[in-house]
Amino acid sequence: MVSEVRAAAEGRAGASAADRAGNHARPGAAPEGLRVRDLHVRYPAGRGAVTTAVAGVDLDVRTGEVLALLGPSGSGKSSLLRAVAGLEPVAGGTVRWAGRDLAGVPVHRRGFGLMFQDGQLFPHRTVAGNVAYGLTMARLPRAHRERRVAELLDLVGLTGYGPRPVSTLSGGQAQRVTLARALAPQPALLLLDEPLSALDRGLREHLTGELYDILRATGTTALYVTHDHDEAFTVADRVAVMDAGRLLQVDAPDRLWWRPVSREVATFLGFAPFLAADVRGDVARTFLGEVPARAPMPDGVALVALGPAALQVVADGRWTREDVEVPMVATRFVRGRTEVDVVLPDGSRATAVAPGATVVGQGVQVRLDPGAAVVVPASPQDDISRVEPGSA
Ligand SMILES: Nc1ncnc2c1ncn2[C@@H]1O[C@H](COP(=O)(O)OP(=O)(O)OP(=O)(O)O)[C@@H](O)[C@H]1O
Repeated sequence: MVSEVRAAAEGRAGASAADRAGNHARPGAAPEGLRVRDLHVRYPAGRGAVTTAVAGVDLDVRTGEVLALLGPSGSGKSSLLRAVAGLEPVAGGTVRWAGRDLAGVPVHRRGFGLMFQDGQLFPHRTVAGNVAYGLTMARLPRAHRERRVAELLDLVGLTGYGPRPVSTLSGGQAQRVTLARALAPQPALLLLDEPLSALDRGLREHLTGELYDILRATGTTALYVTHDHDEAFTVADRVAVMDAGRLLQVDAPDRLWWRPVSREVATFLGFAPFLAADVRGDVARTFLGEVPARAPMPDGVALVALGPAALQVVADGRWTREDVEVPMVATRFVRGRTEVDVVLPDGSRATAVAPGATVVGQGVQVRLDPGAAVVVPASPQDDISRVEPGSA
């Protein structure tokens, strides 16, 4: 299916060059893209109290860019997206598209497409009827409409599904129809709120790849809300990490991963634990060895964050003086490899990859792979007493 959709998407890419050129002539589309400044969204929380869901966000999405908004539950992602859509009132700040302030512009006049987790297909319409919805509203001639619906169904891998009642579709097929319906009117900006999170993991991974292809093939500008790292990293040109109503970092996926600006961002990306480190030049020294600082870092105390597979259990007979012996407290077999939990000399618990089966309770030698760890600044609340020169 991926290859079919990719082929359809590539076919569409050829056909859409003119569309994309014409994109700039369509109302609402222009090179400036989306510009959000100092945006605040608040909700009444009873007895005169308010919840601040979005607390002063600045964000740009360039034309043709896919930007993922990634953050834990309750961090304000949906509120930000809904404010951009015009579905939520803005308590402060501005939302501009192509230089135009959207204050007071109703949802249906913004020229944006919307796609939500639960699809919300019209149950009494066929697949084609659903995809054609926006085109009918725009009063497109019937022949043009039918051609466009067929083109969109090809694009999402549902060629020939037009006459089917939507009640006969699987969850994944229904979300493909939802995507086709959102893309049909060629929205200036597509706003996707957890579009795949109701699907099981396998299907989600599969459709994430398809979404990547489809959004690129159609040159769609998109803001994509998700709490799933893999989805965000796969689908987006840039990822914005959000927490407690604020953006912590906005960067390309590889840069975000290798240069998280804070412990908070690294924690959210899944780095753990954090080792006390002493930075000299562009190297951070820890009790497990040295790690290169990829971003400029002042000399002094810092933290080294361990990424997945940053620690390896060293097989008997291969030990070196750099390795550290630690107690092992748990073991499991995950996705074809053995992982063990160990307790490091500073008391933190860490996961290491083992070369084979292991027995809980044994001591094991672990080695740090400096290429799988990152250096982040220490914050005032970190216990840095262990980072005095000589201890790291
Ligand atoms: N309609 C509402 N009324 C009151 N509070 C709300 C409303 N919608 C959201 N909130 C609150 O605003 C905050 C941000 O919620 P929001 O749904 O934007 O976060 P999110 O990051 O999208 O979360 P999730 O991933 O769980 O959907 C939360 O504290 C939430 O309880």
